[in-house]
Amino acid sequence: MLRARTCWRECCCCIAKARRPLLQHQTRFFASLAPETWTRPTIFAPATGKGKSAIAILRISGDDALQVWRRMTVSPRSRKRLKEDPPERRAVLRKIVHPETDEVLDEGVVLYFPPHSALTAQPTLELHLHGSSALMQLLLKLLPTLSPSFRIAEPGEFTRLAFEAGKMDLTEVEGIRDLVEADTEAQRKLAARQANGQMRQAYDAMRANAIEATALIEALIDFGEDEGISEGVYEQESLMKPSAARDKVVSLRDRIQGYLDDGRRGEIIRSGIHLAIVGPPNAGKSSLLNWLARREAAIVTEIPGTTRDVLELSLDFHGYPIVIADTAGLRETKDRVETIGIARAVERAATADLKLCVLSLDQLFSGASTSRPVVDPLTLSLIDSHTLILLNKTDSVSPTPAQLDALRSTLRSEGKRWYGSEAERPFWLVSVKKASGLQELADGLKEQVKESFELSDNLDETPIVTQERHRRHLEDCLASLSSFLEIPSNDIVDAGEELRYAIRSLGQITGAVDVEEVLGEIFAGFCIGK
Ligand SMILES: Nc1nc2c(ncn2[C@@H]2O[C@H](COP(=O)(O)OP(=O)(O)OP(=O)(O)O)[C@@H](O)[C@H]2O)c(=O)[nH]1
Ligand SMILES: [Mg+2]
Repeated sequence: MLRARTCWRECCCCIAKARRPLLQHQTRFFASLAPETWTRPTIFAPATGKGKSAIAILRISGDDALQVWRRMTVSPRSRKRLKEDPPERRAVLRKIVHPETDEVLDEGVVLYFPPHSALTAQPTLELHLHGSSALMQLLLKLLPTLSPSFRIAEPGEFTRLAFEAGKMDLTEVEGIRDLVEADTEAQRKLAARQANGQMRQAYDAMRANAIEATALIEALIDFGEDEGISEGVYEQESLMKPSAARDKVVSLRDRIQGYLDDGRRGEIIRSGIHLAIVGPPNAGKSSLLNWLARREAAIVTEIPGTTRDVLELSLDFHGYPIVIADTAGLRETKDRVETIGIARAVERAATADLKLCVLSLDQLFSGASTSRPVVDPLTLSLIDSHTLILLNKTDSVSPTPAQLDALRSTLRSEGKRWYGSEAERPFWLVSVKKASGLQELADGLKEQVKESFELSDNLDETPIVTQERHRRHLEDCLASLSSFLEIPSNDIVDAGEELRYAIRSLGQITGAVDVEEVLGEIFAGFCIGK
């Protein structure tokens, strides 16, 4: 790996630092509190959605948050403003008043979180009011009149403060964002585990392992020759006395490889299982999409080549997020538009997690020999072990067992990537028009999805790679560990350098090392008020 050399000394990260991976951010955060360098803003935003509702919450966080308590709330009975601070973390009923005119604007519950218990690590106030948009708009206008330090929060700014204060790491931040965005049960479950620190623990443990290996190497560099501790730390000496650092790195490498080889389950659950419906024209692909969507989403006609482009729909399929794509029928054509549509269909099939290949029985067995099925080469080339095969239009053609056997042998001999035996890989015999066999198909599909993507109750089996960002850093880490293992034992300084890169890659996932460039991207995905 060709990378700029950096100071070896800088990598003397101790194990204690690994256990407190947010140290850098905490240091920067507390340094920023110096009043002579920066006056912190007091940020505010509605924490609940727009529009009418029973209750709306306005969240205010910053050094001037208590100004709202002092100048805009009064006791409901005495109507007096109170000089003392609100009780900590206890709901208090107050009237909310205009700071200039004392007009009563609403009555609601006020909650106060002092810095040590607020997620933002700054004084935080929550006003739980009636869900009136006019009232919320008025309050949003009035707050900046209390002090110039008040300003509306940016998307994700409350959570960003929590991250900068070391109260959560980047994977937990992403988990909260995904929980808010979750549309299905599987997504909720995965996001909740991430938000609760499941992934943070796994990444921190790996980072601690890498740091332990680095500490051994560093000890060898510093004292090895003098103190006689070189034996067994780095070199692979014998089976009886394996190298301690090497062993740690090998087991870490294998662990990371295992996470990377998880079939992208975490990323797929998060972004949706991509399912492509493919097959020749007129087979009933769009009819199937409409049945799955329970509405006339796609145009269906008896004209072959009706669908020209990829039509995509998102469905909650038994708690799993599915992004289902209807595609153009596959065939040889001179039509320019259709050719583009077919290229898109092939592209979509290549990136799909699952494929439904729809074949029409009346087309399959319409050739000169009724026992030899006709399947076009393009369709054959797409059929693989992730493909369910639907034989449609059983209402007009009923295939004989001999015909099904002939189709199986065609798929085996010409399909190349069709591995199934009869028992493992059934054909789904359906009539989309008459809705027959479709429930069985849906059940089969559900089983297939569950088998591949169900989250086990064992939390340790939760996929920890849920974003492309995690995968990229883990791959970088793996490359550094592999380089470490390839370096000869007399080049120990270079080997230690590789370990340092590995530690840095792991730290970038949780935010333990500088990740300024990705923060904007991560927090921009939040709503205002979170
Ligand atoms: N008899 C019968 N006809 C069906 C069945 N399913 C679909 N059809 C008919 O087959 C024709 C083609 O259906 P589509 O769903 O448009 O087929 P497609 O595969 O999307 O076709 P392209 O968009 O051209 O690729 C329509 O006339 C449907 O009504 C079925 O189960 N039985
Ligand atoms: Mg179609």
